[in-house]
Formats: sequence, structure tokens, C-alpha cells
Amino acid sequence: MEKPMLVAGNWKMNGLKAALVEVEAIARAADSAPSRVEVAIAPPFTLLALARGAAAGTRLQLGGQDCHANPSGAHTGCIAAPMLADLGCDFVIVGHSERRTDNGETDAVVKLKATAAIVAGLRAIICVGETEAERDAARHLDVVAAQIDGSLPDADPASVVIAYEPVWAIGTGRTPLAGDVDEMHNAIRARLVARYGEDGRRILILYGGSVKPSNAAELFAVPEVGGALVGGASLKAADFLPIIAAA
Ligand SMILES: O=C(CO)COP(=O)(O)O
Repeated sequence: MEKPMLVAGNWKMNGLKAALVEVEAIARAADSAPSRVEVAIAPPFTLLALARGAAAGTRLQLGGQDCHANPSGAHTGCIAAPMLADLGCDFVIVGHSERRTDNGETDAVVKLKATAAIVAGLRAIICVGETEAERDAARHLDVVAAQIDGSLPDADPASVVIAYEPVWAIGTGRTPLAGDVDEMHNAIRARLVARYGEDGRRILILYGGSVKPSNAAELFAVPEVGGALVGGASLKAADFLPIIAAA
């Protein structure tokens, strides 16, 4: 595939110091990838500084899995976007469905976080996606369009990445058909162009949800798929490297 791609791993609440050997292996793969393929991982906050060291001087990009909307303040347990930038991070994931569900994050909150990330000089990977009930009711396109409209920052679209992650595909081993991914990514693209004009055409739209070495190539072949946000299969280099290679 001769298009710009971003293959990003979301480690979620996984990974102890022993996992730094995986970071080193993924960093070597990032360096061997063609220049049009970017490789990134978001380890837990506890590993970020160590991962930054392990990946020093390589093309592996690092990011947080969330940030607060404010740049500092009395918010016990939270991490601000400038802290991630200060650590040498490149991006932050915002609006993951697990945070929307577990922490009640609304589109308005996600928009504030994405804006904070971009103001701090980070790329914002903004996650959207419908539940199984919403797809069964044929509301998936409307639901995702509303999430896109509500979550997009007014800031520079060059720092925006979208990750389409159907909630029912996350951690389940189930993925949408390539045709369904095609339909959704085209709809998201139309929304991005409506919002940002021609700049909206350059925004990468990742697919996420049960991406594996066995299905990555088919998903990446969908024209508007600009990479993947990978959960479980990003924890081990042995699984993640073939996904990078498929890009
Ligand atoms: O939520 C995801 C990435 O953010 C996807 O997780 P899985 O790849 O484990 O399904």
C-alpha cells in the first residue's frame, strides 16, 4: 500500500518494566519501516519515561492514553498535555470508548482534551465508534457523525488523527466487513472535509478493534483506512511487527 499510514499501539492498563524489551523491538521495526509508515505506542503513564529512553533516537513515536483538559491544577491522579509534551511524547489518545464508558467522557470533554493536546504541541488521536445496539439499529453512521462533530477541536487539523473503533469490535475478535469499514471511513472523511475543507483530506483515519496480523492487510487495503489503533496485538512485538509490515 503506497499511502501514508500510522500504526499505533494502545497498551491500555497493561505493561510492567519487563515490557521494555517489547518497546525496543518495536522501535527497531519503526526504524526499518518505509518513511510513509509511522509507528507509535501509548504505554501506561508509568512506563512512558522509561519507554522514551528505550526508544531514544529511533522513529518510534510515544504518547499518552489520555490527558486532562487543563494544563495544570488541582486534579489528583490526572495527567496534563504539557506534561506529556515535556516528557517527549508525540501524541495523546483522547475519547477512547473505554474512557467514554468508564469515566463518562462526553464529546464536549473529548473536544476540550483534544484542544489541550494540540495547544501543548501534541497530535490528538480522537476515538469514535458505535455500540453494537447502535449498529443493529442502523444508527452507526449518525452516531459517529455526531461524535466527530462534537469531538473535533477548532485547532489546527494537521495535528488531528481519527480512530474509528466500533465498540463491539474492541477485544472481541470480531471485526466489521471491509465494506462496512469502507462505508464508515468514507462518511468520516466527508465530515472532516465539511469541517476543515481541503485540510480535512489529509487527516489520517485509523481503524481499531481486534486488528491482528491475520486481518491487517485486508483492513489496510480499504482506501480511506490510514492505519490502525491496535490494542491486545500491540503488547508483543511478535504480534505487532507483522501488523506494521502489512502497512
Ligand atoms: O481499543 C482498541 C485500541 O484502542 C482495540 O483493542 P483490541 O485491538 O484489543 O481489540
